[in-house]
Amino acid sequence: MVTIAVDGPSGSGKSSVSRAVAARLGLAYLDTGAMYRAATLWCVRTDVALDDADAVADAVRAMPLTSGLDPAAPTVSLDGTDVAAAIRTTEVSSTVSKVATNLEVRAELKRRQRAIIDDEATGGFSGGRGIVAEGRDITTVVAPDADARVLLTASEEARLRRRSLEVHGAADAAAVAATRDQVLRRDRDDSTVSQFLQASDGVVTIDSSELDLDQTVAAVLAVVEQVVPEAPSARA
Ligand SMILES: Nc1ncnc2c1ncn2[C@@H]1O[C@H](COP(=O)(O)OP(=O)(O)O)[C@@H](O)[C@H]1O
Ligand SMILES: Nc1ccn([C@H]2C[C@H](O)[C@@H](COP(=O)(O)OP(=O)(O)O)O2)c(=O)n1
Repeated sequence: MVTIAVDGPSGSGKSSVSRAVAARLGLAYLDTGAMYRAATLWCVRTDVALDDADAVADAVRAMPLTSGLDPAAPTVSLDGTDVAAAIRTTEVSSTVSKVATNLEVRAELKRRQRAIIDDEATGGFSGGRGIVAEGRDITTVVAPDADARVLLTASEEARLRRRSLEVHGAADAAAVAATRDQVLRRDRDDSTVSQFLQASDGVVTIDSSELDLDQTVAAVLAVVEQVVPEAPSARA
């Protein structure tokens, strides 16, 4: 069983890089950000006001969430209904920090994330091989005991350009400006409850500003090979 933890700010490449690393090593893949997004959508759909902290926490504890861990096709569903697209809307992106800064919500999702990670040690999707989990507090709070811990960073400019291309299909000044709130303001709010802007002790920082996706994946695989030589080797 190998556990790989990846944290980083918005647009640093956590999701794409972690998925690729999990696929290459035959591991499960857990997108914890998708769980916070699903929690936000669940509150909206059940008419819970996001400013009512106690009601939000109660709703999240009762949330019927399922996370599919196949890196080739990760899924997220609420009450059996696929919500992969619904959790990526601008409405969710711009309000998710309200839910993610609720400490009772964080405790509940940490408990669920820990259970998923532990399940992969004995079976689960990977059949006991292990998991790549990514988010904001995986290296520090959810899996500080992970075999490999990586903080993926990138310059503000690179992160804005990537998110702008992804969401608006362009990275001109107007498109980048429209992305600023979703990236910079959200990171500022999220960083009040998690430490993902600087690496904690024992966490390896990879700056992807000047790397493309394949190069970033290779850099993470190199860290894994170095710190966990017994990890499953990368598939060609
Ligand atoms: N190293 C990279 N170079 C270029 N583009 C990248 C790189 N890493 C990620 N991307 C692209 O940037 C966008 C955001 O990446 P994503 O993995 O969603 O970041 P995060 O999960 O950290 O928010 C995606 O469209 C992805 O393909
Ligand atoms: N472990 C985590 C993962 C995500 N979050 C919060 C912070 C983010 O604003 C939201 C959504 O995370 P997500 O990884 O989807 O965000 P990106 O748009 O990929 O940057 O959830 C968190 O607080 N802790």
